[in-house]
Amino acid sequence: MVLCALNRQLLRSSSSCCVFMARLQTSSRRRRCLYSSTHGFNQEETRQKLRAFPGGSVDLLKQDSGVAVLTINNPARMNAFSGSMMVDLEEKVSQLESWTEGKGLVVRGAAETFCSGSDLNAVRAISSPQDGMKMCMFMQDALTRLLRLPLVSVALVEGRALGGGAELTTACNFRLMAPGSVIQFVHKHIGLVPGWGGAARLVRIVGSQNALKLLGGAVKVDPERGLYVGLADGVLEADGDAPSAGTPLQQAEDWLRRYTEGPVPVIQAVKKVVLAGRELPLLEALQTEKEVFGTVWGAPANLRALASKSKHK
Ligand SMILES: CCCC(=O)SCCNC(=O)CCNC(=O)[C@H](O)C(C)(C)COP(=O)(O)OP(=O)(O)OC[C@H]1O[C@@H](n2cnc3c(N)ncnc32)[C@H](O)[C@@H]1OP(=O)(O)O
Repeated sequence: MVLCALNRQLLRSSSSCCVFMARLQTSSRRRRCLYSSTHGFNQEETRQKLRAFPGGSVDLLKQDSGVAVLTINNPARMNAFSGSMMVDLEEKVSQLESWTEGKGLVVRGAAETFCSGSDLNAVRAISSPQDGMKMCMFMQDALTRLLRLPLVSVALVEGRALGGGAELTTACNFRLMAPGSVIQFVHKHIGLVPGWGGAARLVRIVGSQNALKLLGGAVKVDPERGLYVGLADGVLEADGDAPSAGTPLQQAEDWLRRYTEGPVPVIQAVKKVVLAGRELPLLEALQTEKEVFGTVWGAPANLRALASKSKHK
């Protein structure tokens, strides 16, 4: 009886593990959206609506190093997200999903500030609950897929990350804060809660006690507090303190290198097993780990390392 139940559980988890693996596979196909018509959502229709609020851009630079740089670019509005930038973001995430050579990603804002969230002009114009929900589903999908990319990602926070900008930082694996920078979930001050998945992710990053404090108090998180609560993973050198450290972007790329150094399939596999461990129940995570393990066991990087008899002193 117990064995039958276990078998059923294994079968169930094996099929959902296959689904998860399929989602993890990089391919040129457009990904299935988090939401569908059963949720009253039509991605193409929402895309058209969002395009009616133009301004700024989201720019992607894929580098030979395997590390890409995604720049939120709307400096006249402190890099607030216009509707067309939301569409841009989703398209750039699609491009990264099919980047087979990628290992890492830096997400940053133009002109030394991160992002001031949703463009308040667009927010005012689409203030009906139905349209707000559509925008919310669109951004949840884009940011969930950003976090699920098989790349190790870091948000480089200079200046301010406010509202949706703070939510965007949580869609990266790591956050690096420049001196003087602030991450603030200001939603409460404008009568909102996060809607781009930022609350769910924040709880997983800092725990529910800290998340409640940061959201409930709309707390300004500076680098010191960021390190203390576990929202920040590192603080950059101040300009001039260590000129050899380079620009904030160079510092972020240097910081990321320890996690992106190595063969592409191995780095992507690391990200996949950690993601499975984070998102799936234990049995399914173990199944996924087995599948991913099968892709690196006996593969060229593994054989090369075995042949070189490397020691780990
Ligand atoms: C689910 C998503 C929820 C959300 O993201 S809602 C949006 C949350 N964000 C906010 O409320 C940010 C509001 N803005 C601010 O607090 C301040 O502008 C900010 C970012 C601290 C910068 O302050 P200052 O350095 O004094 O600069 P400033 O206020 O003069 O801003 C420069 C120009 O940028 C504009 N701006 C900044 N944030 C914006 C936004 N989110 N949407 C639309 N426009 C925005 C601001 O209006 C100003 O434009 P202008 O020069 O007056 O034409």
